[in-house]
Amino acid sequence: MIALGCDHGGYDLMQEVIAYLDKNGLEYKNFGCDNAKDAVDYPDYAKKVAESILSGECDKGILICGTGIGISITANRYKGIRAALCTDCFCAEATRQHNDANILAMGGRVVGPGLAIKIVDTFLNTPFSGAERHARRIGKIEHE
Ligand SMILES: O=C(CO)[C@H](O)[C@H](O)COP(=O)(O)O
Repeated sequence: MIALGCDHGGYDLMQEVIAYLDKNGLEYKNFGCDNAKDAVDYPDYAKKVAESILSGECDKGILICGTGIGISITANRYKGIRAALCTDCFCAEATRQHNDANILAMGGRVVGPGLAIKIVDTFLNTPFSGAERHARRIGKIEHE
């Protein structure tokens, strides 16, 4: 189950992501927001998505705000969350392989829909490498 959250700056791009998930039969839980017109606060949506992952309800998350910065900063304040702000497929692949990132963050005012969907596809379909050095480093993130 994939947790989705966005603010008004990420709403339009999130609709593209939802269309991709529907097309590919992927299950998700959408925590909002509900439209691009009403300004909302991105920390509220980062919190909902982070907590859904930490509770085990969802395995991964996708967060989108205008830049992807505020929403990823917020998500990373939750212990056990590794949110990666990605603007390209190389980073989306590397953050899964190396960091075992559990949230993909993007900027709705930064990346276009075509690239964003390739980033999502890469993120969701790339496994953690399992390499000892990467696991050791992730352990240091989580315990220090
Ligand atoms: O990118 C963001 C946070 O990092 C927000 O989407 C952005 O700050 C919203 O700005 P505004 O309220 O002016 O639309």
